[in-house]
Amino acid sequence: MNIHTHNLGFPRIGAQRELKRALESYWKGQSNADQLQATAHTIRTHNWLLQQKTGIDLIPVGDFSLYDHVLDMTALLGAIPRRFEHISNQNPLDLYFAMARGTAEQPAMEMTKWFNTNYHYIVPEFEHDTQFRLTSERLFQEIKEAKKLGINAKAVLVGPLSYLYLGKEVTPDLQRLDLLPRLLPVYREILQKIAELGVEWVQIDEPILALDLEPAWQDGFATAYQALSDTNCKLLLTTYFGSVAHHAALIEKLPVDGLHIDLSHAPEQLDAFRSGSFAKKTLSLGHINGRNIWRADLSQTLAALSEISSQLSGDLWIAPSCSLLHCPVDLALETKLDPEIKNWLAFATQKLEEIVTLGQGLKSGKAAIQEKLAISDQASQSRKTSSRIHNSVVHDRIEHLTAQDSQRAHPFATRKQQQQQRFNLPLLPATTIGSFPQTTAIRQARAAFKKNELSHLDYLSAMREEIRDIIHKQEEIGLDVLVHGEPERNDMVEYFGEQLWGYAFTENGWVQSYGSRCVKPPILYGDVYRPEEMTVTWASYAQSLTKKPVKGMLTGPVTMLFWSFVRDDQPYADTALQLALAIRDEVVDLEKAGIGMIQIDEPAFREGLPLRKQDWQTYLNWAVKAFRIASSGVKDETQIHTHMCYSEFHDILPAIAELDADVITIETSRSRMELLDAFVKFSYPNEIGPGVYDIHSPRVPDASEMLELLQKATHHIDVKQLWVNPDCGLKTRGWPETRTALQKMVECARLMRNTLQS
Ligand SMILES: CN1c2c(nc(N)[nH]c2=O)NC[C@@H]1CNc1ccc(C(=O)N[C@@H](CCC(=O)N[C@@H](CCC(=O)N[C@@H](CCC(=O)O)C(=O)O)C(=O)O)C(=O)O)cc1
Ligand SMILES: N[C@@H](CCS)C(=O)O
Ligand SMILES: [Zn+2]
Repeated sequence: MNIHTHNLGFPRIGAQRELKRALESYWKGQSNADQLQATAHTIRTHNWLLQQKTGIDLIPVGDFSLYDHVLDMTALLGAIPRRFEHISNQNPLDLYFAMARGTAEQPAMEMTKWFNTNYHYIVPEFEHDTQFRLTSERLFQEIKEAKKLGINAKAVLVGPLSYLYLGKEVTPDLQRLDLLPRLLPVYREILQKIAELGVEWVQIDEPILALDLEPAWQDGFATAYQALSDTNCKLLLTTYFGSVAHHAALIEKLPVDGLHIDLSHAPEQLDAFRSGSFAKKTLSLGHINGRNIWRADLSQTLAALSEISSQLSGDLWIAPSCSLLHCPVDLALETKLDPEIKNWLAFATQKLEEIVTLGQGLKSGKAAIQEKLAISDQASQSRKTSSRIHNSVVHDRIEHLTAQDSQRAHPFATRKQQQQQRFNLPLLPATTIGSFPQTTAIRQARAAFKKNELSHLDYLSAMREEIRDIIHKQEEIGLDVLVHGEPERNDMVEYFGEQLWGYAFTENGWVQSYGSRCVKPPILYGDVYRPEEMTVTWASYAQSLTKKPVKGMLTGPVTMLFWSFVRDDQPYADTALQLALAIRDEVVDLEKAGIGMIQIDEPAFREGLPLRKQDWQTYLNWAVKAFRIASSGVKDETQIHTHMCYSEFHDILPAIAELDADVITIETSRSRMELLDAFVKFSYPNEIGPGVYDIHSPRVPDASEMLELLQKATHHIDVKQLWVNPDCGLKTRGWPETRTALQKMVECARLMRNTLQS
């Protein structure tokens, strides 16, 4: 038996977010394509050489992307939507970014969540006459680049079934699976070209195998992999994010050379494969968690690997559970982290080292890695016993929670009356979701404050000035319910993480969210406790500037959990309860300070759903409970809002209703209010603000477009239940387009109001 180490993908933003800066400079016209490609080349080279130097045997090539790896597949397969074809004869980079970001004439292709991660991919668009043909040399060039550097390359591709599944039909009566016969010849061509370049292995990612799949999609696997079985490449069928054991019978029969499974998220699935066909071929085991930042317990993992290795007659590969794309690049860049906590962590660079160490241990025995095992044992022990992790006050509170703590005093109908009396809002009240443009001036002020170049007082004054200005602008625009605009927040999750006990935060722990946009998830390592108010001063200041209601703005417990790097030493449900209590205290303090409307954002509520339906209800039970605990500590007359975007929640509406928020604002404009059908079918009782314009693009929609959406909404939902708002926050937008769009939105709300009242 051979033992090899390999990696499934490395972060591509660069250790200092070099790609982000290069992209944004290119988009602004401040640099040219050669300069952008030079930065990309430098990052790729650095990543490959780092992996080689660390001792990884097989190194991924094709995992790099200028924007998104699914969009790269679209470009490679020539699946350019017809609406972009008119620019297909231009510079390929311009076409690529037009699809990703839209143009003045064409909205961008849709972007959605990559499974249950906080990464977003560009959704392929399929038409009846979509033709596939090899149209990009990018992958082959990168293979040549890597080979030139002496890299032992393994090519990476999104597999044909996952590619089709993750796309959407844009013409009626098309079943995208029917495109498979047209797609496979191009995959064959790609594999043949890869083989001609002297690459032996191709990592073919089929993450959809972790989902429940209809029989037709299951059959598609057999067809596809049969067609790809004689291309001179060895195929490593690669799965991640969950168990694929429920498809074991199907997978076992596929004519591929190896299988990768995620043993970090689903260790139990090993039993389904330990004595099957891959035990005689190649089995790649992903014990090292590619989505979290905790250091592995190497002794435990080595023991698990040794146990399975004795049963295999084929090759054993050691890998991260999934691509390291979801991890920050290098822990060594963190200079301010508390040393005790830092010692519990491993970022992508350190995870490579763990993989190599495990490989050495398995090949040469424990003694060969004794020192590293001792360090890892010590770190595991320290994390298990540290006094920083446990807080008895938090535990006591959780123990004393009662059913009443997750219940508002009266049902919605009663609350609605009291709230109507208190706020006396017009029909179709117009509001926004919370953030206003995070201008360069705001970000620079914060960066200067963090570097001690701006005093705390000056920073606070600058942010107060921003809030004053934002309130003034909203009054001018004529919105009915205002927000403070969130200028003081670096991010809706990190900002709260920085203020809660049990959280640590990094200087440079960036992870790609989409395109050039990154997030820096805070690290939730211990019991969560709120030592003091977090937003009350800002909210009160904003409210003091206007007679209109200003919504207090918080991030909900479920989103705090999923967008943080969460502790893995207790169930998520327990951590969610702790977060819920911290947020509840903030909600109560906001109410005490006279804030009458409080929004608790839960955009990650849907993304937290387990991949398989059989596990949904357990999740929904604790997630709903956490939200209700966070929101139920207030009087009837206090209006609780929530907001969700990036969400397809047709199938979880009962749970959304159970949240019992007085108002929910949702993203609906890109789906042209389709989502409202579900609210109608379910007879959703509370108030709803369906987004009337997409905030992901600088394009300002015509008033007629918004009006049409609004009319559609009034046809679906009782007008007394409806609010008017954009799809999501406006932090990524500029002021000119924000002002114009909101003016039009308010105009539409007024027009509709007048029509309805006349
Ligand atoms: C709603 N979304 C969010 C998700 N996850 C989150 N954790 N937060 C979210 O808001 N997931 C789903 C979506 C994803 N959408 C977005 C949208 C926008 C961004 C984004 O704009 N990211 C920023 C970084 C934000 C941030 O943390 N800013 C900090 C530091 C800023 C910085 O880099 N400063 C510079 C210096 C200042 C300058 O010159 O501009 C520096 O340090 O070098 C801050 O404001 O203080 C991004 O730029 O990528 C992400 C997800
Ligand atoms: N209040 C946040 C929600 C984003 S999902 C914002 O407006 O940016
Ligand atoms: Zn949102």
